[in-house]
Amino acid sequence: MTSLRFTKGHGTENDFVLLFDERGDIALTPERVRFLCDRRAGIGADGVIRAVRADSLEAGKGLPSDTWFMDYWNADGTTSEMCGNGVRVFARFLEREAGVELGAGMEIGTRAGVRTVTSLGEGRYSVGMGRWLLGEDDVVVATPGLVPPRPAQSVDVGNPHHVVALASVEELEALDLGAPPDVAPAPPHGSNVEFVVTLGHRVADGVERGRVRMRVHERGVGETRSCGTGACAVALAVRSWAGAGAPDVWDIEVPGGEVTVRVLGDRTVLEGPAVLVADGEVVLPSTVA
Ligand SMILES: N[C@@H](CCC[C@H](N)C(=O)O)C(=O)O
Repeated sequence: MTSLRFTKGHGTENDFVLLFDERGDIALTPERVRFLCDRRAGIGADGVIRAVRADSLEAGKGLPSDTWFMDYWNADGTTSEMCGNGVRVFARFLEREAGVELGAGMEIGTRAGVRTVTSLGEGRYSVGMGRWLLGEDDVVVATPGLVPPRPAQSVDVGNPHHVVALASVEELEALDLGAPPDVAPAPPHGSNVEFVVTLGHRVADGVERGRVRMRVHERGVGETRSCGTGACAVALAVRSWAGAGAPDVWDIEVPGGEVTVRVLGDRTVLEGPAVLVADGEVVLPSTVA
């Protein structure tokens, strides 16, 4: 009988099964990930995150050997370069599981490079999300409930995104994201697709902040309640559409809560909550054991 100890956690209801595996002893396979993420037959989650030392995983080679690496997998058994909500939950998991102290910022290895996570207290974390790049803007996205298809802005924040501007909250709510939106031309490695409505601007403590609401269809998952890298992509796209003088701080409403994105030159910082919900042990069925 093969069993795994796990923790369930979420960041604005983007939920994960977390595995503590310092020396990389767990043979994590696409089949095992699909089982763990199955909401009926398994635990249920948008993804699996394994905490492993960098020198125990091929993807971590080149990093200082004692660096903690976030081995992130989508629910369909594919890996992704980065997960913005996941990295906050990962940090909270490490604080509890490994007694890690984040202090002024702890470096975490990901397939997109090193990310720095800082605790803001009360279960909130800030993540230096690395460099961003705006790409093509002559891409068209079609999805049920969206008439006609709309142009999209490509954004790379370590993983690939396409952001589509909508005119109203009603239009956002009318979308059917039960299937992957059709992105043309098709991105070579797939894409996460965000739909966004601008809600306005306000000045708080002398800082101008924009507010938007978004929904997302995640590559390798489906519609999720939140996406941290998607929130960064949305802030960057909306800021670019708004032109000179647009705010650098964006409060992003997602179905599962709210996160904040700060644009600092060629980098972004993501802030939001991280919650650990439950611990348990799962017996793997013989099909994946
Ligand atoms: N939910 C994540 C993104 C997870 C990876 C994504 N589905 C991909 O394939 O790139 C986030 O919070 O950023």
